[in-house]
Amino acid sequence: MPNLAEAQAIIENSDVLFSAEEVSAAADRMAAAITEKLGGEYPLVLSVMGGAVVFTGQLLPRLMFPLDFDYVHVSRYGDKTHGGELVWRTAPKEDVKDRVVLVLDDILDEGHTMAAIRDKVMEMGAKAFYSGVFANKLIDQAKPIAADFVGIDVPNRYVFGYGMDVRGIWRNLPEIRALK
Ligand SMILES: O=P(O)(O)OC[C@H]1O[C@H](OP(=O)(O)OP(=O)(O)O)[C@H](O)[C@@H]1O
Ligand code: HPA
Repeated sequence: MPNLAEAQAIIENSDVLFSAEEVSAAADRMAAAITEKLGGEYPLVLSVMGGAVVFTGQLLPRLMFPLDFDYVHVSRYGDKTHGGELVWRTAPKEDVKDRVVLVLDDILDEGHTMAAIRDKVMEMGAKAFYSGVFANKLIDQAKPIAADFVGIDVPNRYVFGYGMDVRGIWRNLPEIRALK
């Protein structure tokens, strides 16, 4: 974990890409799109720990329809800025069977995390799978999955804030920043 001076230096060496107001407006738009598609489906919403915690906490009160809530925990980056092997820490539970499942995550980067969750959830008998990511990173390679609901597109830079960490910290920022 960075020390206090290193944590401050990360902020000084970064740019704001989306202000807290822009983030909030994107969450409103996403909530409207999800409500239109899934408002009558009584979905099971799964939040992907730990990055989706801020986004999920802000999105759920904007969804004014019945839903169930649970979480999964998958990790691929740890404290690094490049993805590695995917590790399941908490797998989906049996109750995904026959449900319309909506998985929420903070970011779709290379897409391996969301694709693995989709494969597991469908293998366990879900009726339908939808994914919602707050940030979709614009990368050059093809991704194994495209998200059904996206808040914002971010450039191909390491981004943080609104749940996304840099070296394990700064998930608490209300805005989205990128390392210079
Ligand atoms: O599309 P991908 O390239 O697979 O990357 C996206 C995933 O990476 C991050 O998780 P991370 O592994 O860092 O775990 P964390 O949420 O605990 O930080 C993020 O929260 C997504 O779950
Ligand atoms: O750009 C990123 N920022 C934070 N977490 C991430 N996980 C995958 N890509 C990123």
